[in-house]
Amino acid sequence: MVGKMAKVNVLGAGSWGTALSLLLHKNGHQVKLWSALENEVKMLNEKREHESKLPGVRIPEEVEITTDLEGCLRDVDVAVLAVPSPFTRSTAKQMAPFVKEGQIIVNVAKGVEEDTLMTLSDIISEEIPAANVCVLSGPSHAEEVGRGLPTTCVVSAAKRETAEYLQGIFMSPVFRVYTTPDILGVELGGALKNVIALAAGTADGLGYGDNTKAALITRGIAEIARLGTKMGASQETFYGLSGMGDLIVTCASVHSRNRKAGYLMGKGYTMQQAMDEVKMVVEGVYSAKAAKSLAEKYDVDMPIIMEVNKVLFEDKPAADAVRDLMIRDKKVETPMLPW
Ligand SMILES: NC(=O)C1=CN([C@@H]2O[C@H](COP(=O)(O)OP(=O)(O)OC[C@H]3O[C@@H](n4cnc5c(N)ncnc54)[C@H](O)[C@@H]3O)[C@@H](O)[C@H]2O)C=CC1
Ligand SMILES: O=C(CO)COP(=O)(O)O
Repeated sequence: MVGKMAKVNVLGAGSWGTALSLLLHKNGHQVKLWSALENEVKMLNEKREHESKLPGVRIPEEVEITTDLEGCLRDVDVAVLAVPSPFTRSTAKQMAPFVKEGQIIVNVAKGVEEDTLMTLSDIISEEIPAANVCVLSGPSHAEEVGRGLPTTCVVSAAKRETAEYLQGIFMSPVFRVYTTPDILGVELGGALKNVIALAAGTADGLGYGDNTKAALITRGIAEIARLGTKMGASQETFYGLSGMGDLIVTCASVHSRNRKAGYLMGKGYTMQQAMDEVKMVVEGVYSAKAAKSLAEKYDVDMPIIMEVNKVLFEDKPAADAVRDLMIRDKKVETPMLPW
């Protein structure tokens, strides 16, 4: 099942980049792990473990850990970009001079740029026109991938051959990868679920129950799919791994950074206090404003997204936001179905 050996370098040594470098190494590839942060590279080379971001997961000596970006892009088959979305553009800019024509770059981060409303693959393509930009997404917490627990993801590329090549690169008996041509749908699902997960965590923090969580997940994917289809993505994608699948895991998992930040806010932390406590990137906070702007731009009803924005940026008490969602106008659940 594991594909042919390739040179696959991972750029970004946070929890996800570290877990993917291990997965790719175990798949038999030659792997380098790059970080922009000298201290992080020094620490990883000394300890062979990212104690603060992925404790208990050993990085084998064969994985070279480096700050040499040019070296990571020279003669590489696949470059995996795993930096958090606030650093996607700056990292792509740094990469651009070293990227050869047609270079496969797989973005695995999840976000939408606040100022431009661009997806991360569009940002990378803009900064690195030579690149063949693809995405990998799905319900895949680093903590579980790092331990080799069975996980499924989806890879998307403009060409079927590229998607199938990458499927072979990432796939293993514990990491099952599907393919799809719907890059936009995969990216939107991955970015927007983080905003809904902040709401789900907040509901947990407020002491609400499983009914509330199920409501946020189900009505959340309805919002995401309404926006995504209007933007040109496929409805089917939002009910797949990168949509519903990732939304479920992010709203429910103890590993989720977004759920935890929401939980802390439900307990009374400010947004900044919650982000500081989580210590890893809370992408939903960065994507929330973009999601609101996209809803306005495409004239799509996204009530949960709107309320999350009010809680995050207008100091609205979270319990008031939940109440306001519950007392909205009466709605039909299936607006496309005739009576
Ligand atoms: N952690 C997870 O389980 C998963 C995370 N993701 C996504 O992957 C992306 C990365 O997430 P994590 O690894 O969890 O984040 P993290 O917070 O663990 O990663 C931070 C890392 O970013 C890098 N970094 C810091 N400052 C930088 C700079 N100025 N320029 C370039 N790089 C810099 C460093 O390597 C640092 O360790 C996010 O978009 C996240 O949504 C996707 C799937 C799973
Ligand atoms: O996207 C992720 C898992 O698929 C990681 O984000 P969270 O840590 O917020 O869940």
